[in-house]
Amino acid sequence: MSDVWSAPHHPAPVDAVVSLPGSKSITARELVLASIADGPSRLVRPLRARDSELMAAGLRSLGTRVEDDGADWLVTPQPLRGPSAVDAGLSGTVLRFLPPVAALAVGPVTVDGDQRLRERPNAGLLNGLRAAGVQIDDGGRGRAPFTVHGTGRVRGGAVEVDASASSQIVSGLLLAASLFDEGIDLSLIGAVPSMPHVEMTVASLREHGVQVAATDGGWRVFPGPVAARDVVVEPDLSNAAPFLAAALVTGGRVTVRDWPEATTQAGAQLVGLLATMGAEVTGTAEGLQATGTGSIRPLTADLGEVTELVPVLAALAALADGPSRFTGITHMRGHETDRLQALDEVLSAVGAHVRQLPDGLEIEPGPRRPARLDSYADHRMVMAAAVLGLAIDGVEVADPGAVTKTLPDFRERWAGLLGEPVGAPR
Ligand SMILES: O=C(O)C1=C[C@@H](OP(=O)(O)O)[C@@H](O)[C@H](O)C1
Ligand SMILES: C=C(OP(=O)(O)O)C(=O)O
Repeated sequence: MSDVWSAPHHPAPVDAVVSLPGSKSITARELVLASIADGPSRLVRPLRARDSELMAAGLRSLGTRVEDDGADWLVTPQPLRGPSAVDAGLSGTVLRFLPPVAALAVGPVTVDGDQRLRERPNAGLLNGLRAAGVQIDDGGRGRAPFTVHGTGRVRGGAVEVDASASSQIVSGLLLAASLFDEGIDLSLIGAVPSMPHVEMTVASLREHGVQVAATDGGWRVFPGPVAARDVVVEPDLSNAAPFLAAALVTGGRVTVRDWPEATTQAGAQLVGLLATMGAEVTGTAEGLQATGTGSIRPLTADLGEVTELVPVLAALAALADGPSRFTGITHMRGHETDRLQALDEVLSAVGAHVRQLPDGLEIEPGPRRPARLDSYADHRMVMAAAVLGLAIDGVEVADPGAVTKTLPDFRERWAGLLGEPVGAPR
């Protein structure tokens, strides 16, 4: 029997203060850098969710010691070696950050994962690694499963990379590159989506003492050691989206604790986006507070930098008082699911009129109706459905367990936000 979640209907104003677990993106980068660093590193408040547990497990399988003391993760680098079979699950960060580390190991490392992972594009990374001197068998597919045949050394040097499918292709190559003999001189073929995530990678590398320079066509990472470093992981600002959105939908007030004053997370752009959609967003002594008026303004924007936010923003757009238009997000067709198709199906099911554009979506609110929605194995589709459910009575979500990818106790936290008991699965 599959799990079905009745998303709580809650039109009354919410008034809550929430804390959120650590950033998926920072946890992934810090795990990778710690595993190739010059000594042990401690990760305080790492994200404990499917994606980050799989990253830790993948690095452990290459020899790295990742010890969990119940609160922190202590990462102690060890000589990297295969053979190993890495389960990337549905995680883009494991799929694209781990193979360059595997290339530094001695022995074969196979990467595979969920059925959908095998559809996620990765030719840019595999070809980039080949250009850096790494031998890879992928049966010509450019996707998982593939085997990296590490020799313990990577030449590196000048590499042209097509990262139009995912910024993670660039991040993955840059993260390991200072241990390549020649570092990397990465030049881009075409555009890269989600650019703030590459900037986060560059910042993380610099914090670990790695020399990185922007060049005319990309980035250069100079050869040298990665300094070990303890880090306190910031809360995941992209996962703040559904909680802050609840303030707009219900005309209430939600504060997210520990919102960083300065951050490299793309999710920080929520502040401006939610303000454009009609919220008052302010920093308070407790954190970041969004206050809604009960009506939501439509949004027309290029969201190519903040694709993690699109599902929740699309749910808000379906509840807004006019049509919205999101562009710059073609690559979301290669995420956990084809998110443009999935959002079209879900928002249409609850009554909105949706048009898929070559690079985005037009969303026009329509008469609202209940619907049973699919999760598409996508954590962010469950969160978007939760936002819809606040305003629309009778929204159900099949297989809501998809949230384990980045926020395993999402339903409990959502019930806490609303001051309600957790709905039992049926
Ligand atoms: O580097 C990262 O941590 C991420 C980069 C982005 O990937 P894409 O460039 O594929 O959108 C983002 O959507 C993903 O959730 C996390
Ligand atoms: C695109 C996402 O994940 P991944 O890291 O698997 O690409 C996401 O979390 O929205």
